[in-house]
Amino acid sequence: MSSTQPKQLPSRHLTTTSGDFCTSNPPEIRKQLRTYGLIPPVVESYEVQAQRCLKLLAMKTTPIEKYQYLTHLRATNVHLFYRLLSENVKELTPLIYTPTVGEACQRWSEIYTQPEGLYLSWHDRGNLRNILNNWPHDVEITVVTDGSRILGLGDLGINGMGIPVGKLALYIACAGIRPDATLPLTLDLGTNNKAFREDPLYMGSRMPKVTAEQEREFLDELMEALTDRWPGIVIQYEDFKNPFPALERYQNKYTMFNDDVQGTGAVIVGGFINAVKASGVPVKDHRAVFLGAGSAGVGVARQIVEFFMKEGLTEEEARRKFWFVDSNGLVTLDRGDKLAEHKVYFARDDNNGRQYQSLGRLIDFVQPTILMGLSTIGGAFNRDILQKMAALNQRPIIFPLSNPSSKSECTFEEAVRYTDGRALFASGSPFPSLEFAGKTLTPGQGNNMYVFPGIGQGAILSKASIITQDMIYASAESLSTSLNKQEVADGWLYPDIRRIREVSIIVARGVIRAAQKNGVDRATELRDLSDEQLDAYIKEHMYNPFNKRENIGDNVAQLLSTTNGMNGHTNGYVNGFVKNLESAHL
Ligand SMILES: NC(=O)C1=CN([C@@H]2O[C@H](COP(=O)(O)OP(=O)(O)OC[C@H]3O[C@@H](n4cnc5c(N)ncnc54)[C@H](OP(=O)(O)O)[C@@H]3O)[C@@H](O)[C@H]2O)C=CC1
Ligand SMILES: CC(=O)C(=O)O
Ligand SMILES: [Mg+2]
Repeated sequence: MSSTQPKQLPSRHLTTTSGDFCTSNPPEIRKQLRTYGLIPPVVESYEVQAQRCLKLLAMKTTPIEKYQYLTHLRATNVHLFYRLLSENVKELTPLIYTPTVGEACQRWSEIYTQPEGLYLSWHDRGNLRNILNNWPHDVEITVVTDGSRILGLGDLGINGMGIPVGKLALYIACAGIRPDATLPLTLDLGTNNKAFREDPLYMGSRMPKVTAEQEREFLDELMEALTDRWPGIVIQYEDFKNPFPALERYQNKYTMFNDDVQGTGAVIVGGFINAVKASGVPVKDHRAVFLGAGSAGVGVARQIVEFFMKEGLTEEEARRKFWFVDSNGLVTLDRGDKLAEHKVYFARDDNNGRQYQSLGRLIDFVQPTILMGLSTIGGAFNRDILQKMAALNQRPIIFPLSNPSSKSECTFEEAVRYTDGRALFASGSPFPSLEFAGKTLTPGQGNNMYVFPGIGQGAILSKASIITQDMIYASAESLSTSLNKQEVADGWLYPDIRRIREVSIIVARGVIRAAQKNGVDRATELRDLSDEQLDAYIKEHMYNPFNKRENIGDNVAQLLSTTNGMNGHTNGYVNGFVKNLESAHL
């Protein structure tokens, strides 16, 4: 394969950036795009198109059918898809993200119809840089997984591609990253999922997962290749079974972060700050039991330690507020097994030789104010556990954070019922509001989707050389301040997801300011902007699927805005017809 840059393909060859077949394009535009005659003759408004889409969606009976329909829509009419998603984020996010994306990944090889991202295999090593040339766009951000821990569903190999695709759809809809600036990336490094290896439809390599050492070598090459192909690219690691070595290895060298460790930590701290206020319990008196001591659990606790320290505790005092339970029970130093390195920091040494296997007994012993679930064990917070928490606390903080919904440690309904509606609650996957004692109670969604779009956009716009811990923490603090008066009055822990674009601006601003403070920003001209000016700058640079010129067509309006200097990205073939269009139609 040659290493020279290939001729760029027209964007419609890739599903993430299609959109030429929009029925709102007037005839002149259709002629320019050479789609005249290929679309029914009527020129439609966005409203009519949206009405049809929502009707079609309602006709699909299962979540996976709805997922497939939305995938098709994104492939054939990208701007319409993103406008629809942005306007119906609460209703559509569960269909393109957790929980439905979990089923989509489990069945990816079965339901596959079209390419949606880039796959890099173990046997491609040595050649990764050349393969990246096949991606025909200028990428600003990639989400990469090796599929080894997809949500709480285990090793799904290359079927994990649904996660980068879903996360990047949220980057686009929630923080306004341009669709064609995103790269869903899945590493095919083998899988330990034996059923998949034996499934004739499975589309990845049929070998066991490579060793940790081999994966490290592969990732070293990948990181070099990505940054050589797209200097400044932001790289988000997602759903790796053991993400800590890569995070440690790359975080001071590349513009990268791990969403499960850092994004989750930040989003939970964001809601936790509000939960602690609402609990009425002083920070020094909180005690937290965590079910699950994996990347997310430890990532969350690490960031809460930082919050506790900002509230005046010493690091030692903060660290000792956590009791972790993993598949072998309470994590202690004298348990007799070799603890994974990431667990040692929180391992207890004050258990007097007792090894707690049961969560209930541990709760009796610790008397926690906080119960977090990042264990992948659906239903683990059963009636008994929830009633214990209610008996111990006026406002117990209960966050069942495992995804998808089937893995949630309890439902919202259970948490409300068994705590008499007193729980301060957030879950990883969405649950519906419910009526209780004459009031409507709305659950918080403690999902990293509240922060990763703003972290990514902040890193892109500030041209950050690395993503520092201060930038991650700033995303949490910014999120905690993003609630409006009504949300605060209603006792919400997180803002309404329908305001996610506004929230992402606040998060991105916090991230940019932290990058400036740390001196890792390369867009230093942004330092002179006031907060209002910075918000306006972020907004101006967000991809906007909302077409104000309704009779013209989403894609053309978007292309016009693209030529107006969106991150300097221009598209030659657009400019010609835009000129004609401006004189003919605008
Ligand atoms: N809400 C959100 O935004 C996010 C949610 N998550 C969710 O968190 C969950 C965990 O993710 P992650 O930490 O990366 O996964 P890991 O596989 O790294 O960790 C899972 C942890 O759960 C423990 N565990 C497994 N079975 C049991 C059991 N029976 N009792 C107690 N503990 C058990 C494991 O124990 P052991 O160490 O002994 O194997 C491990 O410590 C997933 O469901 C994921 O979807 C993740 C990121 C973000
Ligand atoms: C939300 C997420 O990142 C996870 O469940 O892994
Ligand atoms: Mg994840």
